[in-house]
Amino acid sequence: MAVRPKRARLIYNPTSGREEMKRRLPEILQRLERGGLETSTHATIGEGDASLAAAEAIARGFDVIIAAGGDGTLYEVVNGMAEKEHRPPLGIIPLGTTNDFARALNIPRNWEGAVDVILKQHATVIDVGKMNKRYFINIAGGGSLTELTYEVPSKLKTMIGQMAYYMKGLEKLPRLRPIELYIQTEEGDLHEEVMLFLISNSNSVGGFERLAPDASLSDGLFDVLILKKCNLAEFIRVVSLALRGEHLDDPNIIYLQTQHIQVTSPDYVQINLDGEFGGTLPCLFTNLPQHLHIFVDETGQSTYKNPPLNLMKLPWKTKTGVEDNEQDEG
Ligand SMILES: Nc1ncnc2c1ncn2[C@@H]1O[C@H](COP(=O)(O)OP(=O)(O)OP(=O)(O)O)[C@@H](O)[C@H]1O
Repeated sequence: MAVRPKRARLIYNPTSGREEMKRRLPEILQRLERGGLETSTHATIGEGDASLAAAEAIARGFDVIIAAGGDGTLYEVVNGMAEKEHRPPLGIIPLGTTNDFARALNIPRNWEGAVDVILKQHATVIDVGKMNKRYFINIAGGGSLTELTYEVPSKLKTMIGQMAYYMKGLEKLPRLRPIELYIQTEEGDLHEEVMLFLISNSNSVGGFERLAPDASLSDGLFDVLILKKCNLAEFIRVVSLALRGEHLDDPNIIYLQTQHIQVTSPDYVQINLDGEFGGTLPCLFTNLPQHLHIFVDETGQSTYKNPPLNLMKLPWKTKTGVEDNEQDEG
């Protein structure tokens, strides 16, 4: 029986993080290889390509998949993996603008630290959200301001980073309109005019670190946050409370936990999934418990005082009769 190193497929967006990924690629590969991971790469060429690359990596039997880039790349990789029966553990090298999900999991936002997290082989298993036929790991939402993450031009993001999101938010603020929602959950039904609704698996979104303070990535439940119809002054007041995590007792807020939630509306409502356009209502959201293994910091501490993550060790070396030294690019 030969002992072979684990084979990793690094799926990276060469344009993310002001092209830092492209510049750092040789060093990243060297560090992964030194750490015992035989690594081949796929550079994405545009929207949707990371999903196809992740599905292909699974079909080809890679032991580890690494998503390197921003939240958009991570979202696409998760969508390529979530439907498959066998899902290898996922490593994250966050090199995007906001890196919301890496923040939630306390994954270092520098490439050396992120690579070392993967090499230490500690993983946690997280719930995955399903919306109709799409998947998300962080947060889904609709209504006021939720569409701004995919409306911000990527050129502006490259130039001024996260500030681009705040500028877009200010531009949209005077034009906010409520939407009429019909919501069905195990907890009961609701018919309400709302400003926005958020369905959280994790709790980190665009600097709002305490939006869903009780959200756990491994409890099999979504934390649902609804902001009822209100005027602009009220909206700004509640948003500023949310920045401090002090919004849950506000009378404008409805907060509940559920595994399934059906949302319909007579209005045209776009859905934001992990920062990307995910479709429009009506939608059925389902939490798929413990669906994906992700490499995390060995302390198991998630960010923002969330419950500690459950950890397991995933060893690199496996005993196998097959020698496999395949390397390729593209
Ligand atoms: N070669 C490419 N050229 C242009 N766009 C690409 C390419 N490869 C992937 N993309 C698209 O770029 C989008 C944004 O990428 P990504 O999220 O990785 O980086 P970012 O925008 O810098 O970070 P963030 O999402 O955190 O703001 C992805 O949704 C993806 O569809």
